Amino acid sequence: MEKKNIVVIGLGGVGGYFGFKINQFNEKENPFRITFVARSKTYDVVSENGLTLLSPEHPENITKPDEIVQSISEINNADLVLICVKEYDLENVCEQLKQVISTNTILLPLMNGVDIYDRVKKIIPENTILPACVYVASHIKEKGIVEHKGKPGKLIFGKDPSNASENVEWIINLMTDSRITFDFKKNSFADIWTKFIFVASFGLVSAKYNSSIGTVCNDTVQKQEATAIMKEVKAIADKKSIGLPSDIIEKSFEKASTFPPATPTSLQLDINVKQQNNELELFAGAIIHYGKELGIETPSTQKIHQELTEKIQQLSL
Ligand SMILES: NC(=O)C1=CN([C@@H]2O[C@H](COP(=O)(O)OP(=O)(O)OC[C@H]3O[C@@H](n4cnc5c(N)ncnc54)[C@H](OP(=O)(O)O)[C@@H]3O)[C@@H](O)[C@H]2O)C=CC1
Ligand SMILES: CC(C)(CO)C(=O)C(=O)O
Repeated sequence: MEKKNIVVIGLGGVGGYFGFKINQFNEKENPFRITFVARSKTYDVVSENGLTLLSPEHPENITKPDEIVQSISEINNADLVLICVKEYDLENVCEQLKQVISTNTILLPLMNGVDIYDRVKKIIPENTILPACVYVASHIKEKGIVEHKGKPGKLIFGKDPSNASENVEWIINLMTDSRITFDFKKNSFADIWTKFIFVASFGLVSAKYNSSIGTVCNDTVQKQEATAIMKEVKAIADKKSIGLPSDIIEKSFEKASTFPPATPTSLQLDINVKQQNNELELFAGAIIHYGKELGIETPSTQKIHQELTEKIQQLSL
């Protein structure tokens, strides 16, 4: 029987961490064919040296896939595609993907945001898409070199509500064999919103002050601002009957305190350090949009959206 082909698109913080784990398992046992998709400098570095993950979990820190390609158009016979890109690349990736996959290809987007499943489904409606979220503090150190700090990353994924009968047992086994910490849920949307309430509030506030997860927890003003954003997200989630627990705000601060205090958020790094494209719209934009749609006031999110838009403009001068 032909080996299943697992494709990882994007070797940044998330793809570099989870893709590394899957590939390192496969290098030893070889039950699958693994293809990495990386562009420009990342492609050059990983083709030449392999993918490096600097992490306390992995003393052997280099892994080489069966195949690395520069373009999604070169993907062949994919059984599972991990989409590990920033939200501003998502539609572009999906448009290219739909040209090269069959309806049997399963898609697993490992991204932040509560609308990712819908956005992928809109472009690729026939395929199984497993709604997911991840907790990990990992970032590109240099192209082809990803640095992970703190606790092992965690993946939560679930059944596709529009294709719940799809057999995903082999994917669950893959995650277990790759020693990925994960939960598999019948319905993962409450987990995705739980992640969102945390990452949207901490991401926006840490980006505004260029602070860190620990500072947002401990500084009175930053904590208040994060709490106000969380309340707006909670009101939206309640109106959408997502089923978030009533103590979700306390739980989110507890979750935050499990990260090393100096941990940055990806939004903070993108705005303040890399000064590149960023996911402001995935977080603040989405909250404002849902608020308007559902008749929920979102003044705190609107204020920080405005402040960050101005900050981005100033930094780019
Ligand atoms: N980093 C973190 O700690 C966490 C991030 N997340 C979320 O996960 C998602 C991914 O984030 P993250 O991994 O940090 O992002 P990164 O920017 O670190 O990595 C994304 C990678 O995707 C690559 N890419 C984009 N389009 C393509 C393409 N068409 N072909 C090949 N490669 C492509 C980029 O290439 P290039 O380098 O050339 O631009 C980049 O290397 C985001 O939604 C983020 O919010 C969630 C939890 C934690
Ligand atoms: C807060 C963190 C690091 C948690 O996974 C994250 O998701 C992000 O910064 O995008």
